[in-house]
Amino acid sequence: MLWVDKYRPRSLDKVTVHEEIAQNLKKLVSEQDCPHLLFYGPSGSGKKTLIMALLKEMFGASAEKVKLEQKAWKINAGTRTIELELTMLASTHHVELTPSDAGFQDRYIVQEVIKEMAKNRPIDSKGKKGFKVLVLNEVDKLSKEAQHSLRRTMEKYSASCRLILCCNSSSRVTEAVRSRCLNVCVNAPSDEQIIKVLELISKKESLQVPPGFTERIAAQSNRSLRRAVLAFETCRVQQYPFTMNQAIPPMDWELYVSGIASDIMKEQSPKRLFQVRGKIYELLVNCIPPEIILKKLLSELLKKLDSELKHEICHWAAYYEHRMRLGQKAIFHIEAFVAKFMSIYKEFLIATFG
Ligand SMILES: Nc1ncnc2c1ncn2[C@@H]1O[C@H](COP(=O)(O)OP(=O)(O)OP(=O)(O)O)[C@@H](O)[C@H]1O
Repeated sequence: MLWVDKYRPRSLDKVTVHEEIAQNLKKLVSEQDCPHLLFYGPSGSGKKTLIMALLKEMFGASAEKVKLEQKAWKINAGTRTIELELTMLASTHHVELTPSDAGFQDRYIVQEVIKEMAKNRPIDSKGKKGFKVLVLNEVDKLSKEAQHSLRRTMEKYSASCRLILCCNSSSRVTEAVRSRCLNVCVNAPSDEQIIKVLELISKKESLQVPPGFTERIAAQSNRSLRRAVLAFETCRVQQYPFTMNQAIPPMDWELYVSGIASDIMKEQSPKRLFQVRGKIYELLVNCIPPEIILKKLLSELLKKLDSELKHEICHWAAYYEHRMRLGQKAIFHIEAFVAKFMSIYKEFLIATFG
């Protein structure tokens, strides 16, 4: 088991980084009136860890016994029938899914699938009607229509079902949904908190860590706990005993993006653009989120770019990022950004060197 899973705190009492949030969640559960919740915060900050611990607090160890289900749905949408297949994680008390996986058909998932699950109200051991919890990931990626449907579902089935929504940015969740939830902001952990987690892991693994080593990992982690723990484990695999100046390896996909940036800087032509498209596809099929690819690509290009062009390139990156959010196929927009970059850069080179 990877350390990120092995050392993920399993209960609210053991959560070390967001202790205050954990204690507040505990109070919420003990008061028996848990509202809908919206967890938001950057990637790797610990949202899912808190949600899993909360479910355990609500339903005990059985919340951890989940099975992966691949379910096919037939939804009657007036004149036609829509067939959708969705992967979900389910225990007897909760179901977790990512409705935005259904792409532009996400509103059908929200309208039908969630409605159906919310209707199947569980009965607890004392014969009282309980509630089912639906954990919805990446709600900020849902279309506006899907978010409106979500609002209606929340109101209609609030007695039988509680929603736990999880996302990176709450500003992309409509006000109507946000205002119906208790908002829980999960901030990125500080370097000191990351260092504490790494020290805890090294203690449990009985590792000898040279001074300053965990500090360096924390500094390179971009305040992401997941990244820090993964980097720590990679170092352990690459070389142990650790040495004072042992390099902290960057993520593979980051090296790959850095290679793409070098390719773009070396040649600006349709042929190169075609090659770059293939590489971006490679990243997308390996589940690297398109916004992260664009962000990283921009930062790599900026490192190599003349300061005169930086402002313009940032403007275009923001432009295509916005378009990417409105559209469906991320590859089009990333490729359009690369093409735009190539044209601006080539023009600049011709104007400067002739
Ligand atoms: N309180 C904590 N104490 C120790 N380690 C933690 C804590 N919270 C999270 N972690 C570690 O950080 C990793 C990432 O956390 P988690 O999956 O909860 O992040 P997330 O915010 O849901 O990320 P994403 O948005 O990318 O899914 C976990 O696998 C776990 O190892």
